Amino acid sequence: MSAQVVAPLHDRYDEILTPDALAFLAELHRRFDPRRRELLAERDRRYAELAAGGTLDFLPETKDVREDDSWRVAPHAPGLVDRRAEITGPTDRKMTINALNSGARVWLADFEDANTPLWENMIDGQLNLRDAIDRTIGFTSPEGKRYELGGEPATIVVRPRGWHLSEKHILVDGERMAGALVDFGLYFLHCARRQLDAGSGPYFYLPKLESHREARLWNEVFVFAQSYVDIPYGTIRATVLIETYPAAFEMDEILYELRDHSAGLNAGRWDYMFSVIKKFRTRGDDFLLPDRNSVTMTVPFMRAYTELLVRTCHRRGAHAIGGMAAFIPSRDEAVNAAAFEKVRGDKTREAGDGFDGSWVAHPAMVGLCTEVFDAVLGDRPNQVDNTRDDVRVTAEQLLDVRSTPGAVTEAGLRGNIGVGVRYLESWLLGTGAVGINNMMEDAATAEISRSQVWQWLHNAVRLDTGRTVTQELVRQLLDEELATIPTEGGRWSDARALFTEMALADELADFLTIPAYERMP
Ligand SMILES: CC(=O)SCCNC(=O)CCNC(=O)[C@H](O)C(C)(C)COP(=O)(O)OP(=O)(O)OC[C@H]1O[C@@H](n2cnc3c(N)ncnc32)[C@H](O)[C@@H]1OP(=O)(O)O
Ligand SMILES: O=CC(=O)O
Ligand SMILES: [Mg+2]
Repeated sequence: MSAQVVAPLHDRYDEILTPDALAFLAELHRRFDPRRRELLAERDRRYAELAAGGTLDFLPETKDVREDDSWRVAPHAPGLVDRRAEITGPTDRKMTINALNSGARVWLADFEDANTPLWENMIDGQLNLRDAIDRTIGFTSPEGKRYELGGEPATIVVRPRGWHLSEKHILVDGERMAGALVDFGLYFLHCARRQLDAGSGPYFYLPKLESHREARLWNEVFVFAQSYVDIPYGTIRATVLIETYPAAFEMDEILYELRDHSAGLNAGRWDYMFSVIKKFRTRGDDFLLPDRNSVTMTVPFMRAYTELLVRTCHRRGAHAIGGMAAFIPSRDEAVNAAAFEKVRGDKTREAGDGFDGSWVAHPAMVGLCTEVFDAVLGDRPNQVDNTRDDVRVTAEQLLDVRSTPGAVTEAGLRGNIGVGVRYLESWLLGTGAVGINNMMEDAATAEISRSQVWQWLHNAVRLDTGRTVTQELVRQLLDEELATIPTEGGRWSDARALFTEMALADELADFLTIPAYERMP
């Protein structure tokens, strides 16, 4: 039996939800979903150990993999050799065209942090990707502006949902499919051959992995998928986001598991911060982060993480890709100039540290990122040959959250509450990336905001104003924040209820997107 669709079939959805595609999805589910569920249970077991006083460390059982100097990842694939500027963003039709025309070398087509997994977003996104590869994509805005694909589009790299999310509109044997397998499966089945024919390939970014075992599962999916459609072993390439605390201790092992399909690692800095908060949320001052804005990339534990990432990748011949600077352009000239300077500083540090390229969230930032990397790379397409033999990073350095400078302030608490509730409202309406206070906010940055509120509350933190974070204070600031926003219509009452539930609950929800998804059609 094929996968069953339990959702509206809008115009052209039959081109994506074909009998072949639904048969492939059913195969993926039956072969790989049991293991996915085991790995999710493994995450819970590991968290229970940390909550009971355990710690994270490099794994003794994989020491040989780390110490073996002989292995390397596969040679760089076509379209993924020079990655100096990568733009990320959702897959709606206009943004698809804008991202591909932006001048960036790579477009991360996002079904994850920048996206609400509304049924229409998922299937329209698949159609847009396929039309983009076929070069039949076009768009006319309500104002009559016409959008067409230009001459040198970016290489497409698709980011499917993480292992933890389900897709309630596609069932196999009565069970929800994993969002990850749906997003991967539909794109792969429709576009792998198209991409190969166009001289590129089926490329992926893999989010929120917590262990090399999870990378192994992706590798097994890739091996099966390639033989299913009869394309050569090793055609798929995947860049893994190192954006959970446990994964930072398994970078070598993750590259090793995926070595024939690996395109490197990325410093997913926002989810990484969220994961640091989440994994040690009950461990008091040792893991209590100050205001989100003061946790920059140069604080000791963040620096240790990026240094180790570059060193690990280049030792294995893999690309190291930098993270997102969340500043976005503004119409206010002074704000704009400050945003560009901050992004320039961030990208300059990354290029100097050895990264091969980095992410931007907005087309206006592509030129800047390219220019900064041009200055370091010169004629070279990347700097994978810069092996950073000087870097030695210990587990203690990765875990040194305590020496992060900065305070927990009332303004920081208010800011987190405001961002959390505004983002949730946008997400529930179907838009997963949004500009708030001149910053790009997406699922990862919003996770930091809401989990900081939880952590400060549950650790009864004293603010700079002398007040202690209590339920009453969180409710009061939430009321005050909402009073500053026109909250007629929309989904404000749902967003407020969900934010309150997640911030005040005894247990921290694993991901905001899980309860939020249950409030979606
Ligand atoms: C933590 C992480 O995972 S980071 C990666 C995930 N997050 C993201 O990818 C966020 C990507 N960025 C965005 O979604 C957007 O930039 C936002 C929502 C933050 C701001 O978007 P807007 O409010 O539309 O910004 P703005 O009005 O300045 O946009 C100007 C133009 O650039 C386009 N644009 C802006 N960002 C992007 C993007 N990332 N990709 C493609 N086009 C974009 C807009 O569509 C608009 O096009 P138009 O002039 O043809 O109408
Ligand atoms: O996905 C990227 C991140 O920073 O999170
Ligand atoms: Mg992320």
